[in-house]
Amino acid sequence: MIHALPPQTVREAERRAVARAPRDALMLRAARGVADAVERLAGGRVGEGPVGVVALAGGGDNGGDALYAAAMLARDGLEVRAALLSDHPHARALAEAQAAGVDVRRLPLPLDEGVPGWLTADLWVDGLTGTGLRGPLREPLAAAVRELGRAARLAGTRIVAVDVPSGSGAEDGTVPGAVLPADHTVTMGAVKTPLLLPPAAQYAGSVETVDLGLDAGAYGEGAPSAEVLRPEASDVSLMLRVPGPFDHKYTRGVVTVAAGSDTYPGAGVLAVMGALGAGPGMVRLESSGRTSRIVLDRHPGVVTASGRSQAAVVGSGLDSEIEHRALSVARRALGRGIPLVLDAGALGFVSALRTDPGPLAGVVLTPHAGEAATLLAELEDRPVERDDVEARPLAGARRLTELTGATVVLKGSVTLVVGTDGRVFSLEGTTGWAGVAGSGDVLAGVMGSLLAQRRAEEERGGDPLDVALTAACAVWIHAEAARLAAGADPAGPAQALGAPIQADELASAVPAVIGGLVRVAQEERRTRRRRTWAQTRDEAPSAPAARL
Ligand SMILES: NC(=O)C1=CN([C@@H]2O[C@H](COP(=O)(O)OP(=O)(O)OC[C@H]3O[C@@H](n4cnc5c(N)ncnc54)[C@H](O)[C@@H]3O)[C@@H](O)[C@H]2O)[C@@H](O)CC1
Ligand SMILES: Nc1ncnc2c1ncn2[C@@H]1O[C@H](COP(=O)(O)OP(=O)(O)O)[C@@H](O)[C@H]1O
Ligand SMILES: [K+]
Repeated sequence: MIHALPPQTVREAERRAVARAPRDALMLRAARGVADAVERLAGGRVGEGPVGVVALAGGGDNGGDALYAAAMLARDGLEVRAALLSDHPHARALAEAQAAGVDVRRLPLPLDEGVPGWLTADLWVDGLTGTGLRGPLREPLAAAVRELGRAARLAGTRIVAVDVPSGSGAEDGTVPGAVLPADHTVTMGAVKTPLLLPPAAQYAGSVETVDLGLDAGAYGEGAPSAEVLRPEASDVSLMLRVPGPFDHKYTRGVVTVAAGSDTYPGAGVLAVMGALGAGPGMVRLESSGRTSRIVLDRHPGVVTASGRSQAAVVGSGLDSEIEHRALSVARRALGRGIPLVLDAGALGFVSALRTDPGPLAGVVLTPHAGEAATLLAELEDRPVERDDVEARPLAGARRLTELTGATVVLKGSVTLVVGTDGRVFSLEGTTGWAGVAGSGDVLAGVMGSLLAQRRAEEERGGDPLDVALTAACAVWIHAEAARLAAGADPAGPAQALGAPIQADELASAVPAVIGGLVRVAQEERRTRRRRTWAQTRDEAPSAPAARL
């Protein structure tokens, strides 16, 4: 699990560590991390002509990191230039870059003539501003950053951001002005919240952390309440279990899907495919005749009679004919206290369900920004636009959780999950190809299926169901399935960009993702076992052991 902390918290820990370390020692470690990332990303192109790298340096320590990294890259044999965008760059780092043979030039602002040709390169290192940014980028830097962003996009230049993409850095992920979008961010000491929170996270690309040896205690008390969590493959893997000799379909979990209608049968098919792919014991479908026929044609194992289940998904593709039945499926789930995913059209049930007795504690709402705006407007009786939610998604998701008492999954290229206990999970989309009609229906199915499986596990005496974490893991699986189906690996050295996919192809890739994860789980359990073994090896023999 990645734990992201507020930038100020990391900055304070950094300041204490800098005071204890030799001069520029931390900065040199930071720079090495940046240089390594650049070399890794540039690697795929070696042999196709010189790899050109330009370091963009501002006037603070972020620029110092970039200039030291430029020096290291030059000494490693790359062709490196540095552009100074400030009158007072970090003096020692600048001297080191010059001594290493970096071609250092001033870049006078404003960029009246546009971006000069000598900046054309395979890669830029963005060291304009880091955690020292205060407020929105001021002119003339703001305009320059917009110009640079445009030029990089046109030329296909990849950008590696130092610490945070310049112009971003607000703790809540809001973006006050111009930002230089990065393909990859090398962050120092610990992941900072804006790297995981949209919209800022949408500018960060993939994120890696350079260990600066800041000990966890250095972050001070109270940090966890402000932290943002990002599950990794190993965390997701532990949600899954390979069925064993004592399993049967009911122990594996049964999920009811109430989606699709005669008008929109496809949504029901896709939600069922997502649910089946995630590996429950059974999927029940409660939908229109047309939807049921199409589903049964493709998936004869689906059961179209109502009955016991451990979770329900209600939502996508409802029409007025089926709406009443879908609402009663939702009410039944609430009455039985099983987890319930309300997706798409069923988000309109929230107001009705809120007036029912009992909290919506086991409910997961899965709006995209537009649906979240509609729901907020309805619940608060005030105008809320999609843009408002997109500008401050964390605030929007938190507000929805407060208002409803449900877990909220706010979908987008970065998806936020806010739990009823206040935990915030951030899941990064793997490929833009995932944003296709029906993709959300597949996600709802995967989520309901995973919730049913975890609920079944709880009923067997396993770990208690963690609704928010389970929902977050479903988002992870969905994103990974999209990546697999599209053949995309945009963050990889070979930069596989993938190809268009349809929602049913995404759903068809889910079983392979699950299969990969159960192997990861085996590995993860082995690692944890061995860590515990090693930790306990040096303990003094305890009384029970001595008796043995
Ligand atoms: N001190 C150290 O030894 C270390 C520092 N680190 C780096 O240092 C960075 C923080 O450095 P600083 O505190 O010097 O600050 P930054 O370098 O992040 O930013 C300060 C610079 O940005 C300018 N600036 C601030 N707000 C602005 C605005 N609104 N519009 C335009 N310009 C603005 C300032 O004038 C100054 O030139 C981190 O992000 C990290 O990259 C890390 O390398 C870890 C070690
Ligand atoms: N640019 C993107 N990058 C990655 N994932 C995306 C992107 N855009 C959308 N997604 C994902 O695709 C899904 C779209 O869901 P939704 O908007 O409900 O679509 P639909 O209603 O058509 O099924 C969500 O899971 C969302 O997170
Ligand atoms: K930066």
